[in-house]
Amino acid sequence: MNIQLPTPDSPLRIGTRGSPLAVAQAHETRDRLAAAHDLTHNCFEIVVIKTTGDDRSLIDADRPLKEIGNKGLFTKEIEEAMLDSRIDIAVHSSKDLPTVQPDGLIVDCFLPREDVRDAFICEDYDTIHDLPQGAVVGTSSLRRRAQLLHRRPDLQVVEFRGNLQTRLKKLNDGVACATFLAMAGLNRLRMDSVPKRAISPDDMLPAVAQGAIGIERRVSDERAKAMLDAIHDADTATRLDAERSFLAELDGSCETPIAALAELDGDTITLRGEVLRPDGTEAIADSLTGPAEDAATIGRTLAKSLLDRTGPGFFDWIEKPTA
Ligand SMILES: NCc1[nH]cc(CCC(=O)O)c1CC(=O)O
Repeated sequence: MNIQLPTPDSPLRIGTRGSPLAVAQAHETRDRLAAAHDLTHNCFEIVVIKTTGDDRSLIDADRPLKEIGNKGLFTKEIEEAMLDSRIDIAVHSSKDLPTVQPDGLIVDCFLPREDVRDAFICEDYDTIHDLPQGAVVGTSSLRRRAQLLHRRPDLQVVEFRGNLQTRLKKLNDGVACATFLAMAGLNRLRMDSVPKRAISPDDMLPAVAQGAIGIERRVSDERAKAMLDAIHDADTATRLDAERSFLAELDGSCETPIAALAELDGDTITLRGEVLRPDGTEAIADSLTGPAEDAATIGRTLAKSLLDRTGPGFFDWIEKPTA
């Protein structure tokens, strides 16, 4: 490999949001890069960047994210820093990444995927089926809200925003009796004391790319490319190719009620996908299996077949959630 590896004087600058989960993911990325290239930690610099999605002064904390518009809400300032060469790579939850990157930037490195499932966080009950009639649950995710209401139309869903720590505090304060978080986030933060149970994807199909860290870089940056190649997980990339093509064909972002999960069995990929009406009154789900090399086509084909089955106004808001 004919590249100049980073040194303490010329470190690889890793950009990240400042939330505890984002920082943990940046550390995981740094540790994998250091191990793969036999470098010490001082050859890396972690640069925390505040994004619109994080800055409470830029947005009303009680306004649902979907009203603010969330495409790139957590990525814009980070991508600007990379285009300005203030950072070299950026670590993202792939779930929060728009399906298309700005000119000059690319996400072509994915770390081995964590647990893809959602977690049911509740002191008193084991599953969503056990919740009492009319129970109050908190979530900020349109997908989880629609999936819950689809199975339990009696539930009262309240807006639950903020990072993982904020949401757990709201639960402790009795604002709701259950909430939902990605298993991946809880595991990465080693939050072992949280009362969590993994929800089967049959009950709650995860968000596209859930549990996968994606790393962005400048297209022209050969040093970053060579370094990232050594920690890239090809199976995760193939699965995300199917899921993200599915999402792109539906033109959704992470806050629309869309779910998908691809799984590999040797050279065969199976993609499960679901679209829901925002109020949960209707869910359309199906799966498609084929050769792994056709992952992207499988994603698009499944999306088209689900779209064909949606009626007019399928994604429209029927009822506004109460804040
Ligand atoms: N939208 C917020 C977000 N983005 C990524 C994760 C968790 C980690 C992951 O899925 O990779 C979370 C929190 C959550 O859904 O609980």
